[in-house]
Order: sequence, then structure tokens, then C-alpha cells
Amino acid sequence: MCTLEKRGNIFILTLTGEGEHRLNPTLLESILSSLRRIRQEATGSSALITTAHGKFFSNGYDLAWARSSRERMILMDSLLRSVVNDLLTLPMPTIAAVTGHASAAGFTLALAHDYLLMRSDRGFLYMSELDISLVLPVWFHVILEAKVAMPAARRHIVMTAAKLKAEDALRLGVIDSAHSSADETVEAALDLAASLIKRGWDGHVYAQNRKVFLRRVIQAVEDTSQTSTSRL
Ligand SMILES: CCCCCCCCCCCCC/C=C/C(=O)SCCNC(=O)CCNC(=O)[C@H](O)C(C)(C)COP(=O)(O)OP(=O)(O)OC[C@H]1O[C@@H](n2cnc3c(N)ncnc32)[C@H](O)[C@@H]1OP(=O)(O)O
Repeated sequence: MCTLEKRGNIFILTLTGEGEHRLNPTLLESILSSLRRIRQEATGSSALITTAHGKFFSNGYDLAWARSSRERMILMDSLLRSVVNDLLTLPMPTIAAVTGHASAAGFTLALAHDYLLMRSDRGFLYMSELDISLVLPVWFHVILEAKVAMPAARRHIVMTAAKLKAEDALRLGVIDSAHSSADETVEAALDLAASLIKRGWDGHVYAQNRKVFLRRVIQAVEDTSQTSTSRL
């Protein structure tokens, strides 16, 4: 599940518990509910930080739940698309404070934020599809293309299923900053959020500019005709 805390104009969405924070309908609906609350409660210039408890930020889709049926895979994909679309249209800056492993759909969830801060002592960013004989959904890659500039870096991430530590992710331009611990990562995210809020932007104008800046990503997220042909 997840919790939502408000500190001044900073919203902190935390994936709770010591588990892998696998993205299944229960967790995805909980995130969607929190994002709806943020839209209702935000007043003035605000920011969102998404983080997690334990050694995982999110270990990706809950394949154990979904493998039994195509319908379940499609539902999981559809709900994650909704979460990502809500993040991409949220009227405030968004920051992922990656305090643990982020795999495949969990990595994509982190990439759906405007900023990505990561702990350097533990945790990988890991597009694991090749290792688990699944095919990367096109929309996952469209997000990766928008966030990671170098083709060689994207090839390393997708075509070698690299387990990126924070120092690798920083060198490859995947993350904005690396920090010595989970607590340091959240502290840095709070500092970044405060500095962005201080600019006093109109959140709806911010969201409209992000829609221009990431228009191809939003198109891909909304285009459900591009579902992957992964093996279940
Ligand atoms: C036909 C259907 C059509 C339908 C249409 C819609 C379909 C849509 C679906 C399509 C699906 C495709 C997309 C898929 C999306 C998904 O999300 S699928 C699920 C993806 N998830 C996974 O694959 C899980 C991957 N995770 C793992 O393999 C592991 O959990 C892990 C991330 C590698 C972590 O493993 P674990 O052993 O738990 O790790 P640790 O014990 O924490 O660490 C291992 C060792 O590494 C050391 N370490 C960790 N971090 C660091 C660091 N930053 N620096 C240095 N060292 C580090 C750690 O200390 C450990 O070392 P030892 O202690 O020495 O072992």
C-alpha cells in the first residue's frame, strides 16, 4: 500500500512496508487514490516526492498475480498507464526519491517523475525484461528515450538488462543526483522540492508545459494499441 503525508506544500507519497512493492491492482489503485487526493488538496505552488520503505522502491509488476491471465496483465498495464499519466499531468514538480531497487515497471514508475534522486549504497535501476524473457512495452521505452539521452546508455539498460547502481545511473544521465543513504536521498528530495516551490509557479501552467515537453510520452502512455507481445 502507500501513504500520503503533507509537509507544508510538499506531498510525500510512500510505498509502505518491507516488501517488494510489486505493482498490482491493489497498490496501483492506492497510488491513484493518493494522486487524486494531491490534486484536491494542493493549494499554491507545491511538489510531490515519491519514495518507499525497505530495500525496494518497486520490483516491478506483480507477475505472480498476473501470469495466470492475459486480462490481468492488461489490467496491470492499464492501471500503471493511469498512474504514469496522472504523474505526467500533475500540476506540480514531481521527484522520485529512489531508496531501493527499481525494476522494469518499477523503474518506469521512477522515470515518470520530473526528477530522479537515488541512494548509492544499495539498490539498482534494472530493466529486467531480457533476463526474464519478457518484451519491453513500447511505452516503457518511449519514457526511457525521453529521459535518457544517450542511445548507448539506453542500449545498455534495455539490451543488456544492466543493474545500474546510482554511480552508473548518474554517469549515464539517468538520475539527477546520488546520495549516501536512503535518508540522505529523501533529505535531498525535500531540499529540491522546497527550491522548486520557492519559484512560485502556477501548477496548471507547469503541467501544461510538461505536456508540451513530454508530449510524445503522453501519447505513448495513452496509446493502448501498442501492447507488447510478451510471453506470459
Ligand atoms: C500477452 C499479454 C499482453 C498483455 C498486454 C499488456 C502486457 C503488459 C505486460 C508486459 C510485461 C513486460 C514489462 C515488464 C514489467 C515488469 O515489471 S515484470 C517484473 C519485473 N521485475 C523483476 O524482474 C524482478 C527483478 N528483481 C531482481 O532480480 C532482484 O529483486 C534484484 C533487484 C536484483 C535484487 O535482488 P536481491 O538479491 O534482493 O538484491 P540485494 O540482496 O539487495 O542485493 C544483491 C547484492 O547486490 C548488492 N547491492 C545491492 N545494491 C547495491 C549497490 N547499489 N551497490 C553495491 N552493491 C549493491 C547487495 O549488497 C547484495 O550483495 P551481497 O550481499 O554480496 O549478495
